Amino acid sequence: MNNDIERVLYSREQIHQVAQKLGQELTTEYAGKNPLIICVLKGAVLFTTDIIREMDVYADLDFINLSSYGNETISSGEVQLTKDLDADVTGRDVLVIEDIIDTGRTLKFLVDLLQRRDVNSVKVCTLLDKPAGRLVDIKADYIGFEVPNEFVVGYGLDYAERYRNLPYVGILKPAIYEHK
Ligand SMILES: O=P(O)(O)OC[C@H]1O[C@H](OP(=O)(O)OP(=O)(O)O)[C@H](O)[C@@H]1O
Ligand code: HPA
Ligand SMILES: [Mg+2]
Repeated sequence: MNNDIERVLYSREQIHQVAQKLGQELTTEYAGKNPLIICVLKGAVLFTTDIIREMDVYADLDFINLSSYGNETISSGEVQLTKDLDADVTGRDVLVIEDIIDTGRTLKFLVDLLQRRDVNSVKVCTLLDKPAGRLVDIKADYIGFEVPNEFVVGYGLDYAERYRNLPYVGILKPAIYEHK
């Protein structure tokens, strides 16, 4: 699996450090607010479990499954909701945890959904931001790292469901997806 990686961008240690820093900031942001933390499946699973352990606040945790890439490296353009939240979000202060914001379509879909359901507030924390990929106008409030306009995998991020279990974020060798 490691041989399929062209270059490591962020090591497990670097990710741990950034999760600690963001967790402290989120502890301040949500002190006394009992936020609902939403993990966007599947990619954000690893980052969510890191970040919530760095937040010293009472919080609820829920999961939503949104998908638009399938087995490709380019967004299908259509975001599918394959598992909805369990919680009633009305009036809640919501913190969305994402692994990456690329075109921005997934996040826009989710923020619009939460606003239609009358949340009190919504903020977004993402491990990675790829601003060069953006096709819709949306931004995260808390960002771990900015990544170049390349297809990255690891630490939750997949290509065709593989590589999520890499303990670092790296650029996938283009040969892996160009000659499939
Ligand atoms: O900004 P965008 O272009 O919408 O891309 C970002 C989204 O795409 C990926 O999800 P994917 O659809 O691959 O589902 P997965 O998390 O199950 O891999 C990623 O985990 C983000 O949720
Ligand atoms: N890698 C993996 N999944 C993704 C990416 C990426 O660069 N962009 C959006 N989903
Ligand atoms: Mg994916």
